[in-house]
Amino acid sequence: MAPVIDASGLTHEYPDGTTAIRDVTLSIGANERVAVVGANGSGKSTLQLALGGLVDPSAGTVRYFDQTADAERVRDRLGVLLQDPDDYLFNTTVREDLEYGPAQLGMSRRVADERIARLAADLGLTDLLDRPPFRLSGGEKQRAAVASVLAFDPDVLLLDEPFGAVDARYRERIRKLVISHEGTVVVFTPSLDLAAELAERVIVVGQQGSIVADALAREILTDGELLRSNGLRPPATVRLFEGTLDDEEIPLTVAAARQYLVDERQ
Ligand SMILES: Nc1ncnc2c1ncn2[C@@H]1O[C@H](COP(=O)(O)OP(=O)(O)OP(=O)(O)O)[C@@H](O)[C@H]1O
Repeated sequence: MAPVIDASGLTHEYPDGTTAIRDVTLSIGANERVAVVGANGSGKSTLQLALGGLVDPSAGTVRYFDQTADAERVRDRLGVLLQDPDDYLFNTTVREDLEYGPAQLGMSRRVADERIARLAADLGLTDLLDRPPFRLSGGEKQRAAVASVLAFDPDVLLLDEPFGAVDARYRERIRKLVISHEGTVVVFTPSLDLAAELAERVIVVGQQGSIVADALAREILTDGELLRSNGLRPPATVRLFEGTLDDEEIPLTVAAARQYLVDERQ
């Protein structure tokens, strides 16, 4: 089966001469859940823009689905959530922002209305739908931006920092929506805790913008040396248990750690 995203030799240099990503080659299969992790400034957002077809890389190619290299042709199948929620919210009301993607896609009004009502309820936006987006708090804006990307049910989600300023309750809601998304998910984040929650495969971008590791989540998340040498910190549970448990046994999330402790006490 063709990969949903197939990038080869991607390099991107900004006009001021900064090389943000270097010779990145990666392939993402249908329904994979992947985290791209890296320190601040390592090039994650630039890689997201290049994979999402929103910047034209200085070198290399990205191919999608049926091997087209034309991101515009697959635009309505890619849900790209940029780091800044203000980039999505440009209509007069939150409702219009949420309706925009489904309308572009030609989704029936009934299906779109149902999806939007469900997402709004899940993300605590129901009472905010008639507000202008600029009158929302930071966390509310982030929730609205996530809802606007999920509203049109894209085949591939490319999510830069999906939790942003979101509080614990809505993090959990977003986590559930992302995990249950039927399709491919790629999350770009410096947080290995988030990677542990969401991904089965982790790609590490080094501080020079090239890929330094790409493997199953457990292998990367328990490799403290690899992570620390790339300006990253292992998930909290790994920091807690490393040195006391074997790598294969270390719980990667708080939920898994709690279960481990319960099992231990029995
Ligand atoms: N528009 C731009 N012009 C010039 N340099 C840029 C531009 N945007 C980003 N950069 C530089 O490119 C490099 C990669 O930036 P990028 O935003 O892709 O990193 P990141 O991994 O997403 O960082 P963060 O975790 O801080 O969001 C950095 O050195 C950054 O300063």
